[in-house]
Amino acid sequence: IKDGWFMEKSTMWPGQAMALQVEEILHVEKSKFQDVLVFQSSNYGNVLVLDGVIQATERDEFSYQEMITHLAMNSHPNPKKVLVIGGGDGGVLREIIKHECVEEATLVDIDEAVPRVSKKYLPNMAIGFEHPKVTVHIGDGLEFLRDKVNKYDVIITDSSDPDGPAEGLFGAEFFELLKAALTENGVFSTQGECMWLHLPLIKKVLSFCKGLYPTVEYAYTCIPTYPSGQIGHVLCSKNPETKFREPLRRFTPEQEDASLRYYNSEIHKAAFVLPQFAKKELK
Ligand SMILES: NCCCN[C@H]1CC[C@H](N)CC1
Repeated sequence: IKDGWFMEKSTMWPGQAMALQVEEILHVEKSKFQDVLVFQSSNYGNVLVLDGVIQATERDEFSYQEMITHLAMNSHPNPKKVLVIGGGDGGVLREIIKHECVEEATLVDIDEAVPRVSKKYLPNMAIGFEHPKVTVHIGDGLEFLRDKVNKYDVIITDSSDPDGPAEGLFGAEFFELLKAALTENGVFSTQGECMWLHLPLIKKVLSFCKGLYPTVEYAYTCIPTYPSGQIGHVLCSKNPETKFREPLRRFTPEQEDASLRYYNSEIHKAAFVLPQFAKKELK
C-alpha cells in the first residue's frame, strides 16, 4: 500500500493493476498458507486480499458468488447435497441456501484464517456459515475428495488463482476426483479465470473437461474489482441431457427481487454468450 492506495500487481496479469483507495488497514496476518490482508476501501467497502490478490469486496462480491452458484444450481433438477471447495469467505454458501431443495451444504477450505477473517470483516458475505444445513471442514479439497464417491449433486469450486494454495484445483487429477464425487447427474462449476487474461488456461481446462464430461460450457460475469473486470466459470455435467444455456430451474420474480442482486434467468442465458475472440479460441 503506497500513498493510501492498494495496487493489485501480479505476474498473472502482467502490465496492469487494479488500484483501490485505502481508508484504513483492518487486518494483516501471515496464515499457514498465505498472506491475509483486509482493508476498508473508499468506495468498495471492506476488501479481502490473499497473497496480494483481491478475493472479495463488500460492494461487488455478489456478482461472482451468485453467478458461480446459480448457473450450476439452476442447471440441476433437484440439488440436495452440495459441496463447496474453497469458498472460505462464505459467499457461495450464502447463495446455496437460497435453494429450498438443498438438504446439506458442505464446505472445504484449506485455510482456517479465511472464514475467521471473513466473519469478522465481511459479515454480510460470511453469513452463509451460520445456516443449520452447513458443515465446514478445514483441509485440502483435493484430499477431501479422495474418498468421496457418488455423493454430491452439485460441487462448486470457488478458488483463488492457480498461483498459490489453489494450484491443485486446476489440475487433471482434481477434475477426475470431482467426477467420482458427483452423483449420476451431478453438475459442477469452477472459478474459470478471465478471457482477457487466461484464454490458453481456459482452453486447456475446457478441453480436458470435454474428455471427462458429456456437457461442458464456459460462462462469465462482470465484476469491477477482479482483473480486467471479468471472471469466468467452467460448468460441467455428467448428464448428457443438461442444457446449461437454458435454466432448468428458476427463482420466482419475487425471489429474484428479494434476494438476488446480479443473477436472474435472463442473465443466466446471457452469461454463455461469448465475444468473437473468445468464442473462436474456446470452441
Ligand atoms: N469467493 C471468491 C473467491 C476468489 N475468487 C477468485 C479470487 C482471485 C481472482 N483473481 C479470481 C477469482
